[in-house]
Amino acid sequence: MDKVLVRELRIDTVIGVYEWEKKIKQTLLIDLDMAWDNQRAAGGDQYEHALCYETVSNRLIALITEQPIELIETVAEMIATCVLAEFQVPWVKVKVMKPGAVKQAAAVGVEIERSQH
Ligand SMILES: Nc1nc2c(c(=O)[nH]1)N=C([C@H](O)[C@@H](O)CO)CN2
Repeated sequence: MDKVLVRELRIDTVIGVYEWEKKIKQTLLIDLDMAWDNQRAAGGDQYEHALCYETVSNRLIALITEQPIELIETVAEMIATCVLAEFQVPWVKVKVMKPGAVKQAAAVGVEIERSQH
């Protein structure tokens, strides 16, 4: 399966369950694996057939910084829903990491996979 990838997309936003977290911005790092037929774009070297990782990244930054969110699970689900619905991606794997959330860990996070129904 062909994929388009985004690694460590940095999103600074209001994220967390505790009161002190609702007053600051924290960093999330997002990894995306998006199923896509890359052969079609490569065949004619045609951008119009490519899944633009820049467009997707900018949309996700806008989406996730729109309002405060408590759980990184919610972030992952919002991203998957957006990518499937707005970019016609048939399958997506989303990893959301929150570095610094647990002092003794480099990062903590969640990972989900979602498909078109
Ligand atoms: N499964 C989760 N556990 C926790 C989350 C979360 O989003 N998903 N969030 C927190 C706090 O916001 C934490 O990150 C503060 O350091 C705790 N557990």
